[in-house]
Amino acid sequence: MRVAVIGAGALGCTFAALLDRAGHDVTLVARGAQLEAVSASGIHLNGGFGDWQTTKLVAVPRLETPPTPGGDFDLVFLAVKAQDTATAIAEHGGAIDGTPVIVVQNGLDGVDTVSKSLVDSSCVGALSIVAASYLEPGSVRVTTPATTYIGRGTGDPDAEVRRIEAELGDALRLTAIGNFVGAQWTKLLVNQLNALPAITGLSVQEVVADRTLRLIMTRSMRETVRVGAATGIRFGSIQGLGNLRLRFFARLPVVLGQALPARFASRMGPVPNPGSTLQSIRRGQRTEIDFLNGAVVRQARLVGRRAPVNETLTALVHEVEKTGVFFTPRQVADAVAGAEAGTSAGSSAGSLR
Ligand SMILES: CC(C)(CO)C(=O)C(=O)O
Repeated sequence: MRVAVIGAGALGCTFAALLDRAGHDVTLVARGAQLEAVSASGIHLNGGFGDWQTTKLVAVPRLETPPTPGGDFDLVFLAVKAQDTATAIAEHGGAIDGTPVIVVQNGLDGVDTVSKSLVDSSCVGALSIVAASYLEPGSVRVTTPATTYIGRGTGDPDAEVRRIEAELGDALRLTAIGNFVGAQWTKLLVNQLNALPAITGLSVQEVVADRTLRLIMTRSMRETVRVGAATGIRFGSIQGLGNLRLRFFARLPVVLGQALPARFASRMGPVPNPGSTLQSIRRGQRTEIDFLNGAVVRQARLVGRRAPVNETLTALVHEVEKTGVFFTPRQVADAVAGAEAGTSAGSSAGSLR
């Protein structure tokens, strides 16, 4: 297959390298130092999916619009951060409209946004549990080689989703799932792993090992499930979690609920995973937080509720984005307690230090 991968972050590069290894013709859209390094010597992928130096993969700064719509590729992976979707579509829409697009993205909006913009493409959503870290230009380490779930809508997987699973399932560890819309919410819950590393500078495993931070994470997860339930969503099944288990979790006291973040961290294995949000902070980039914890806050408002834990974590990540200075677990705990007690979280984030 001729495949384009738009987005040369850790996950985009992982997919591109795995597709190259499986013998597909891969064109990766990259920028700056990443473009230079990949053009010179390909992508070096190591870690959980094995060691691979790409051989055929080509890196380009942008995709050219072909004379025939959708003519250059059989499939496109859009693997940009949620906040970069509109820009990526504005830049590459002409080149990819008409070609099936797999949107690999966190948050709730990716597939919808792309489907509305690319009228001639059929779009499939992808939720990846793979944890990968960008090491240096051209080099990525997979710290957790996990499943990527594909699907769309609320029904069972359709024929196209099944076909993609059959063609690329082995190479990329793809699994087709039903109730994709609900699964985006379950992934939003998994992405509660992201904020605290970005706020404290610790890995996901270190955050979960710290009792104070683990309890905060449990609260933010519980709040996410409660908000989802209030919007009427039925959580989709990924990572052995589904609607019933999550509704049960949302009713548990926080001390019992801690088992959930602990389970996520233990499945991640021993190699420290910073998560994608801390990686953005380290690279001085804007994070995806408004589409993770921020999405929970917006969804809560839509049903007339508040989500003070998610609100606080969003505000603290924005503070670290601005200052580059991490918070201590105690400072985070004070901010969350203040917000839950009704003190404004966002406005006090800066004054906590
Ligand atoms: C699953 C997880 C937490 C892997 O790191 C992720 O989706 C992310 O970092 O964005």
